[in-house]
Amino acid sequence: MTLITAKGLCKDYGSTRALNNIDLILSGDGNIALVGPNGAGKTTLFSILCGYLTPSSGSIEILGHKPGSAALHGKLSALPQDAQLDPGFAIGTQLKHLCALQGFRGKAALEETKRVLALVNLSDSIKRRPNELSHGMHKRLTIAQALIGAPELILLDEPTAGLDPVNAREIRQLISDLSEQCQFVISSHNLEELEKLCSQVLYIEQGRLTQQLTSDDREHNGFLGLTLTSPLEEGHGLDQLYGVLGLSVKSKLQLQFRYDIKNHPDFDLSLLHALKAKDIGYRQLSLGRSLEERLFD
Ligand SMILES: Nc1ncnc2c1ncn2[C@@H]1O[C@H](COP(=O)(O)OP(=O)(O)OP(=O)(O)O)[C@@H](O)[C@H]1O
Repeated sequence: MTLITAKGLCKDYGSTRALNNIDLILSGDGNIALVGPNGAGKTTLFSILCGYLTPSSGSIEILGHKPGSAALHGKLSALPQDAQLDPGFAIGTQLKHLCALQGFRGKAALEETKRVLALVNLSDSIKRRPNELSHGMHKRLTIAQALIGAPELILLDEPTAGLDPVNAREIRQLISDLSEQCQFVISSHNLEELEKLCSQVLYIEQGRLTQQLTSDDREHNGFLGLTLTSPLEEGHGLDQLYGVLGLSVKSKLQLQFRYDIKNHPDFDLSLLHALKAKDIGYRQLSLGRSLEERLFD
């Protein structure tokens, strides 16, 4: 199924062109990452997908419908970066109200509230108020409201921004677990996070879609990273191994091989043999290039 299609999509704010002629066809399984520098146009695209903003020109469809159309009711939800619940009312009361807005009536609204709170591990907090929760718990709560009605696609803007490493990890795990039931579009500046959670990456720069990557090309692109335990000595000869097309020294302990994957698909094994024969210690061997390397090298 096609998730998102855009054709010649532009958005202007006065004389500022925030999105510039975006053509896009996104389909398939897996989460989608939206990445780009500050001011690139991510929030603008996100807001258009949610139906909060309309394009200046061009067209866009999500799940086969125009953003904001009634046909998307219950299929799509969004979590803006600074989403808040009212600090003064009990969590259960507010979620039940949001469930009612989605068409759940009476007991069904309570059941749905309990279901989404259980999904984010906040069942015990149903009677608490949002201002009694930690920052991390509050983020889980806002994700819970995005899960009401079990939408197919959930848009998350910076889901771990401002969280400490433990809470950020918890949110990532939650998104990863929930990914079995629905798909996410995640806007974030955290490339490692996106690499763990997403199988497709859209890179936006000055309003243009400049790169579209999939995880398929990650491991099978003829690159191999090697982390050593100590710096290489002169005359190591690793660049002379069969199949090596290039060897970049990223840092004293970090090497990257580019190799002929077609004729030497088992290059990783040859490298391991060579490391053993030459008594070179290593910490990690990783196939492919990281998202950061693929986007910026
Ligand atoms: N309401 C607005 N009025 C005028 N210009 C705006 C408005 N919103 C965004 N812009 C401009 O549009 C461009 C894209 O902004 P947008 O917020 O979409 O970028 P972003 O990629 O989300 O940035 P960040 O990563 O910093 O959140 C920027 O040049 C920004 O200044």
